[in-house]
Amino acid sequence: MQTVYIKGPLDTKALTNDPCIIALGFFDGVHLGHRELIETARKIAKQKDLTLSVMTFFPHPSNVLPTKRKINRYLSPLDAKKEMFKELGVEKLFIVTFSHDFAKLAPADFVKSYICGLNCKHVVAGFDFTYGYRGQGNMQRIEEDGGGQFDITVVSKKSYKNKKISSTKIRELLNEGAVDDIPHYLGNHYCTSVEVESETFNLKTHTVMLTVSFKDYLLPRSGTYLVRVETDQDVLEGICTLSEKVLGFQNIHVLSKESVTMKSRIKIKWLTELEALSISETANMMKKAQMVV
Ligand SMILES: Cc1cc2nc3c(=O)[nH]c(=O)nc-3n(C[C@H](O)[C@H](O)[C@H](O)COP(=O)(O)O)c2cc1C
Ligand SMILES: Nc1ncnc2c1ncn2[C@@H]1O[C@H](COP(=O)(O)OP(=O)(O)O)[C@@H](O)[C@H]1O
Repeated sequence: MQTVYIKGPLDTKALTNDPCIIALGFFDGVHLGHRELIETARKIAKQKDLTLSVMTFFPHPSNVLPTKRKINRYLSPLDAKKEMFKELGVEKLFIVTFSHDFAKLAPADFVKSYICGLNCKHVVAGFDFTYGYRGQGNMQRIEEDGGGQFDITVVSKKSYKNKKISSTKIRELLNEGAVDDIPHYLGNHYCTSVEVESETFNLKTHTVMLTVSFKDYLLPRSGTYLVRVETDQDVLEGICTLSEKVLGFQNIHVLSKESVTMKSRIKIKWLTELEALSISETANMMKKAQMVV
């Protein structure tokens, strides 16, 4: 997958881009609604022989727009998003810097420069996608603004329990500690990908304590969670207690008979919230339950 960063106004005359289909949106979390949208785009790209592209924005528009509550912790920070798009077969990813000037673009100017200018022949977005100054553009408008240069496909609402699957809902579930509900929206457990800063093996409890930093990830509310730790070689069960200071380093206790080297990146999947436990209680509980989740 090729990643193209667009940091300022596009010089469309200087651009040559293969004919493409563009899926539009912020896509935080790449949840089941987003996946259906990208799958729709993938099928059309195949039929029409177009490059499957996604256009996303960074940072979140709320950081630039005055009235919105700022979102600067993500369900999927850029690197995680890139990995997921790649897995979904996306061939080209446009990451547009969401600046003050960009936010002021009239809907028609956005379409002219960023859609037509990129040689886009087909746009796919959800029923509620908005764009351009004050979010004045919508899917009907994008078709009019395109003046027949590209086709559009509007993806209808994907719901769970009669409610739209959305990144906002997943954020709410994290805030409530309801991580076990998240697979209904994400299609998988909430997953954070982190570097291990240090690790200590405890012979008595047969646990390895990993110290990690979650950086740009939004985390569940403070509490103790059963997690699954995935390394290149192993899948291990563990416990993570998140304290108030979620911005710093966090410790994860992983059940293991021997010391494990986890120097590379690991994935931490959030399974369920537990009652607060001491380390030895935790180890005992994990042994008793044999970590069957
Ligand atoms: C060119 C452009 C300008 C935008 N300007 C504004 C704006 O002035 N006010 C606003 O609330 N949102 C603005 N947005 C944000 C969109 O309405 C929308 O929230 C964003 O594109 C993410 O879409 P999604 O949440 O449907 O994925 C703009 C988006 C684009 C692409
Ligand atoms: N549940 C859904 N069903 C269909 N399309 C969706 C759904 N959620 C988001 N989309 C579409 O996916 C793209 C990215 O949406 P975005 O606003 O980033 O997601 P969210 O609404 O979850 O914050 C947009 O084109 C949007 O309309």
